[in-house]
Amino acid sequence: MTHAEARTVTGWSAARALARTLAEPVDVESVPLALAAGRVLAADVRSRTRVPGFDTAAMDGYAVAGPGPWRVTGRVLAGAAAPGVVEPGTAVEIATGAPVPDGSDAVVPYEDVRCGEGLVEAPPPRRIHIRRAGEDLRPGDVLATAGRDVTSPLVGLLAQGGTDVVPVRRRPSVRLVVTGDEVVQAGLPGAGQVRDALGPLVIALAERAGASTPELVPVPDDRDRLRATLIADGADVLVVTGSSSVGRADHLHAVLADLDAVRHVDGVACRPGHPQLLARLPDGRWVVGLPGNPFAGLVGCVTLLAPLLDGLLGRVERPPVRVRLAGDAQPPGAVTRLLPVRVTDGAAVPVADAGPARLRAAADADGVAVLEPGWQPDSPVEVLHFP
Ligand SMILES: Nc1nc2c(c(=O)[nH]1)N[C@H]1C(S)=C(S)[C@@H](COP(=O)(O)OP(=O)(O)OC[C@H]3O[C@@H](n4cnc5c(N)ncnc54)[C@H](O)[C@@H]3O)O[C@H]1N2
Ligand code: MOO
Repeated sequence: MTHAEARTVTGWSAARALARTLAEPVDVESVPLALAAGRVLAADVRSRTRVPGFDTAAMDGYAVAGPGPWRVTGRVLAGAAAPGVVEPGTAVEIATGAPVPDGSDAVVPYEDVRCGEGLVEAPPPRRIHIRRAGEDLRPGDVLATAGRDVTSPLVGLLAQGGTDVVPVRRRPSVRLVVTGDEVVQAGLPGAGQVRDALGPLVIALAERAGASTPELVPVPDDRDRLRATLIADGADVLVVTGSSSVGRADHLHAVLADLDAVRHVDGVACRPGHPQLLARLPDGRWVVGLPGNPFAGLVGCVTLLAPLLDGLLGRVERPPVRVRLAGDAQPPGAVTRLLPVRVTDGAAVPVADAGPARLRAAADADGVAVLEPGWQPDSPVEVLHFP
């Protein structure tokens, strides 16, 4: 008798790519602009207006026409609707942001003018200090394309373009099933117990990657309880921590078989974190199995969970970040190695002492460097930043 059925291990980069490409984007919803940061655009957004909307003074000073000196005939402040006209030889005192009167050749900053007896004088202006209508944006200009993350500057740009409501992907829902008789959710663990470290880690990571706040369901090492928990509906993605290996209390494989799940990834050729899993239940819900050792579970998050969420969100793939690896890391051998690193001055510096059950190195790192099989010490490494 064998304890575990044979599984076909998937290469690390193939597993990651599968998680992203198998997922179809979730539905679209509209959110007010003020709530759009952190979401993923579901459609291109175009400008509804021109920016600036009118010829605008870029400095506080005088809008002048023709050669100086100029007779000052009035004043325009920001918000004025009808700034009037300046005739050659005259000037209008003007505020930054105010509409420039017709006929103006330039705005001369206060600092450059000499004033006296209703006249202002200045050397011939070298810059016009007028922002022309539509020089930044025109109606119909694409402000951002589908699949982009809405960042804080993008929210500002969308506002400039007259956006009030933004089409985004709804946040995928995640139910987090934390298995293990020994795992406790709060306080100090008793004899034989361990504090749940992976649960809080996955919740934070999934939220930052764009999911709605995961619901955490602790489940003891019991096949029927795990089965009942996976059957209960209500989430796009079920993340199961622990129970992924071949021990007597590791029931995930048996339960997935009971439920006729399709296993797309069952074991990944990486270290740590090889017992990770991606499966789909017949009703379409995804199951991500993460190894219980916390750093190994984190590796499962960056390998399968984050790319799956990217796919569900329709997020465009960013070009990989590759940098030099400082220090003297050994080549990884036959399987991909994930190494916690800090990125400083364009180099990835390994953070010492990463073991599968230890989180200290990862907690002090910016992300993990990916040492693919065949990697040689002088070649660059891809760095995956933690979401
Ligand atoms: N005979 C074999 N044994 C193991 C193998 C193997 O290939 N053959 N793989 C090892 C590797 S690698 C890992 S990783 C673990 C994965 O085990 P499971 O996913 O089944 O997880 P557990 O056995 O439940 O727990 C492993 C370890 O992690 C602790 N743990 C579990 N959940 C949490 C949590 N939420 N927060 C903090 N710590 C947790 C648990 O107490 C164990 O110490 O299997 C190896 N064995
Ligand atoms: O997933 Mo395990 O970490 O390789 O110990």
